[in-house]
Amino acid sequence: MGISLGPNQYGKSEVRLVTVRREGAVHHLRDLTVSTALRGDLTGTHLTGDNSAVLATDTQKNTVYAFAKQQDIGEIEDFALRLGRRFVHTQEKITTARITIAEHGWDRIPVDGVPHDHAFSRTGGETRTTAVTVRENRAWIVSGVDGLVVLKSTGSEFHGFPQDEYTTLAETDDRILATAVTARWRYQGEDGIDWAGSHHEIRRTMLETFATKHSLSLQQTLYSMGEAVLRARPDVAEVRLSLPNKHHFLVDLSPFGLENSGEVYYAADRPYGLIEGSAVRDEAEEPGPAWTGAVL
Ligand SMILES: O=c1[nH]c(=O)c2[nH]c(=O)[nH]c2[nH]1
Repeated sequence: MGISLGPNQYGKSEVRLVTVRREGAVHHLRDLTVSTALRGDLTGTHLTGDNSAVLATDTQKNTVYAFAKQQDIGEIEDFALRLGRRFVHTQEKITTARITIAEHGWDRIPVDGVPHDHAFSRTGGETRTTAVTVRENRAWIVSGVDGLVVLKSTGSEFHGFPQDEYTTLAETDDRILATAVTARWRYQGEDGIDWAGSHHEIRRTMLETFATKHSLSLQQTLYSMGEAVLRARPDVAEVRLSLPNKHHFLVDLSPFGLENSGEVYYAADRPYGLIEGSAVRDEAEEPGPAWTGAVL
């Protein structure tokens, strides 16, 4: 019975690449998920473990990051072409490369109607929520947003934390701060509230505060956002926020003789810090059953 190797390919999937191009105070953000798949004469590695034709998937990933630094990414089609040609034209046994790229869109956060220099919100994916609890003749309303993804490419520091024998995190006075806001706010009162207007203003207040508040920790940003909502909306008694710290790590490009001074980042998806907390009005009505059974 003859057995032979069928179709095969290999590569690095879902390389998360975020770049920040700085034009004075104005930052330009790109956010891509890049996958590579190479085909060619790869019988050696499959049949005998001879890896002489196998450009490591780790090398493929590094190529993505190095290319992002060396040249403006441009259109994703151009970036994919540059990568594909590199692999096919430098690797004798590789005949075909398929590069797939998904670009994630970001809008500048408007602050007083003006697009912010370095604070962005991700397009799409956001939902508006409400949970209404009715008991006898009363009602409690908790509304919110899920999946409001925001990022600021500067204006965030983190330092002064305890150093023990397991601490390796470097202190920083300039980092990317990114999170997906899950927010819930509890109204005081049940009727006569402009729900749409309230949602709009709370969302705008959270976004503007995220953009403009210089951050010394995500915890500080969380409280500032909640506090700003309570100041803006007398009909809200309490705001709860759950903020994952979506870490962006500077890619070490020094092995390739390239300096990375805050341009090319790896967007990690897990593990992530999860910062949760609430801001409560001193004279707030009792929550009653408003939060009972709620996730936040
Ligand atoms: O804003 C932050 N808060 C933390 O508690 C924390 N912990 C950490 O490792 N990085 C950060 N960043």
